[in-house]
Amino acid sequence: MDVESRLKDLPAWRREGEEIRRTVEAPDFPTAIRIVDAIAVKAEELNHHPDIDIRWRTLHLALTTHDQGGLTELDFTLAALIDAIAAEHDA
Ligand SMILES: C[C@H](O)[C@H](O)[C@H]1CNC2=NC(N)=NC(=O)C2=N1
Repeated sequence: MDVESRLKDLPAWRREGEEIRRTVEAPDFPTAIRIVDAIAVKAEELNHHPDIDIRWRTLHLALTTHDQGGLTELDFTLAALIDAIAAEHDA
């Protein structure tokens, strides 16, 4: 997979080793939790789950496909869905 070219469509995300990562800064803590909740719905639908670190109103998200040992199409699919959720919440 050409990770760098896929990331051109996802400018909020950066590659770190076998992961892609982005931060999402919500307007406030309750909104940050609602964003996590919306991400959880999509993650369950896809059976693909991000690592999420919650720091007040900032979320640190990391995606990789553990069972394939690296990045796959699913990571980029979920990344785009997370971007849409963030935008819907003004984050
Ligand atoms: C058994 C189950 O399908 C796997 O553990 C799934 C669940 N969610 C997952 N999420 C992510 N991000 N990577 C995986 O490899 C993964 N594997």
